[in-house]
Amino acid sequence: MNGLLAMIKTPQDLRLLDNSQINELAGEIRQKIIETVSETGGHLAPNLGVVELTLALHRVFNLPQDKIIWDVGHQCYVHKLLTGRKERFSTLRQYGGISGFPRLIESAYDSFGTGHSSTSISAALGFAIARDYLKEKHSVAAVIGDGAMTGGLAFEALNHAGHLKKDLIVVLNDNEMSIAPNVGAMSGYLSRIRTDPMYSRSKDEVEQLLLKIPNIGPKVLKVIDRLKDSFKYLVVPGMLFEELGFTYLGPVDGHNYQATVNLLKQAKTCKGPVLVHVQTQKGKGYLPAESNADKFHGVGPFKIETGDVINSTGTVTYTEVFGDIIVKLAETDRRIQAITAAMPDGTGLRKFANIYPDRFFDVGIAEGHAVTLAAGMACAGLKPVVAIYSTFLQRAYDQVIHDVCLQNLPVLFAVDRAGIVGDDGATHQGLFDLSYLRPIPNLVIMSPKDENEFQHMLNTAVKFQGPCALRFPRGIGTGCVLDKEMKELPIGQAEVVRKGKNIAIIAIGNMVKVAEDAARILAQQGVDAAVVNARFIKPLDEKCILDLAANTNLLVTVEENMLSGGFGSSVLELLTASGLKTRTHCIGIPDNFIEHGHPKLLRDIYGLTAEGLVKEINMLLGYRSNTLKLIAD
Ligand SMILES: Cc1ncc(C[n+]2csc(CCOP(=O)(O)OP(=O)(O)O)c2C)c(N)n1
Ligand SMILES: CC(=O)[C@@H](O)[C@H](O)COP(=O)(O)O
Ligand SMILES: [Mg+2]
Repeated sequence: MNGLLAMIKTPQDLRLLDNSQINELAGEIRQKIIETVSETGGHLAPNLGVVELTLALHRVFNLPQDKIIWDVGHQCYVHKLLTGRKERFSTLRQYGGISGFPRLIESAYDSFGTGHSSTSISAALGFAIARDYLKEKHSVAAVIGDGAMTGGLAFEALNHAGHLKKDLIVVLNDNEMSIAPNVGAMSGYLSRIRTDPMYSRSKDEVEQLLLKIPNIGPKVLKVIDRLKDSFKYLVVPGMLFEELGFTYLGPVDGHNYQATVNLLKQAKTCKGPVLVHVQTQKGKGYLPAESNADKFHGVGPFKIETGDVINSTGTVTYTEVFGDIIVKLAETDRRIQAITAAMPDGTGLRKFANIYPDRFFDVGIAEGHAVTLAAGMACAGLKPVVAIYSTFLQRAYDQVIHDVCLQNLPVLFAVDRAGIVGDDGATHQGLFDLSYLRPIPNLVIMSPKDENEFQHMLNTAVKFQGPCALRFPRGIGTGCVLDKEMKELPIGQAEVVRKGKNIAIIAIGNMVKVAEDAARILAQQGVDAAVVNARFIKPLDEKCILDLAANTNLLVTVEENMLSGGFGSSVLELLTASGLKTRTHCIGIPDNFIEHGHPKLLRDIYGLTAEGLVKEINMLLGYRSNTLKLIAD
């Protein structure tokens, strides 16, 4: 590596560079990020938008003594390049390589691990409280995007920070984009500050302006103080934050390094909480990303010269099937409404939004609100479909219990990205939903073995008169053909996919195909394995499972979920309650977080492949070698 970036060993080296060198360095950093992400995939547009901002932050704050908490953290690549990881940057999001998000375990410069949105201000306030309590002296800054600022957690933290009045800097990176164009009243407010020249006035100017109005001398001004305040609301930016106890600074052009440095330095001198409003362009410096910031928010490997994504396999993804089928179902069922929490494209709802704009709701990064909004709709007779990734649905757990299932309301949870998601790593793996949803009464939980069964499950779920969660994996399915007509599946009924007399494998979701492939390998070894597609995690097909268990010596469950509290646990609970002593072995994710890496590699590592299943079963059978003959009989 050559150029100025090669010189940067620690952020303190930035002090050696003048502004023209900083601009040159910014160009090198952009090039490095574009080249790397074109190979590895990743969050390109968010990072291209914060190059100058990150340089300014590291120029003004002295890490690791000072703390910077990156909200979501998907925009941390520049920070990582400046903090000792440029040599390893090509391992971005690869197994064993550096994470695409800040990680405590990765570097002392990563003050706090993030990945889920809107946590930065809360964490930063926690750091500020600790600093003061321990009588330490350092700055604490949260860097939060305008999208993340729509998250309720951020407002809770603003409210508390304004109350405590701790020295704290909140840098609002406003690029008018969430993943898609940002939504909500807050976004509109910020955009007005960006676009309306009236907002360029300072508070003093407004006071002077009012005092110049004839016949309104100082004494009268007091009388119309309310008018002055409401007038200020009209023309002074950031009054919303000022009223919450923050000093508002800005807005500043976040691509103007020196101006941003100056404003951050001013923020450091302020007492109490400060909000620094920085305006940037998402995707800055790479034309395809500038003009298509949502496509390049999170992108797979792509051709730099054209911006074309490389690895489209041509097989439909589960998300695409969901997007098509929900539109089809909505044609004949006008009750159907669709809700996303700032991820219209990721959840496949863009087509629905275009066809049924008045039945589509993007609530911003507000999963809890999305679920309770759905509960209200369902209570009033509609059929809301809430499309939220497995990992992000964790944010709305109480709403699922308290507002939907306790009231037994007909809400459909389309739980996308359930299972191993891969490159995004431990913060995003959808490996907990079976465990966190299964204990909830009234909730039906199902997962399809392939895309065809997926459409039948969607049809079944839409017609089901209670709460239902349909979990499905990230990426492509089996490539099977979809039936022309959608069926309605009997709730709680499993499907025997293969009969077998030696052992029995009962699988859920995308693990059914894995189990079938394993059974074929086992058959060549003389082991006749039955395979059952459980279809429903709740209610379980108890009759099918008990019959299976009563007629086999070894029952194996397999799921792409944590073992703890997952599908296998429910089978164990059933067998214990029934008094059956059938030897049972559960295969799934053990009690640890799953780091980033290609999904196929991670499934290999955790034995969630046909070969992995066969190896595990052979080991189990091998342990009983003296009874192998018995089992084979
Ligand atoms: C709780 C949660 N919901 C959804 C997401 C998915 N997500 C990641 S980044 C993002 C948009 C963030 O927008 P913003 O904060 O403005 O950052 P930008 O990408 O514009 O820099 C979303 C919705 C998430 N990480 N966490
Ligand atoms: C940073 C973040 O949380 C999202 O951008 C997430 O990475 C999207 O995941 P998919 O790529 O699976 O849609
Ligand atoms: Mg944004």
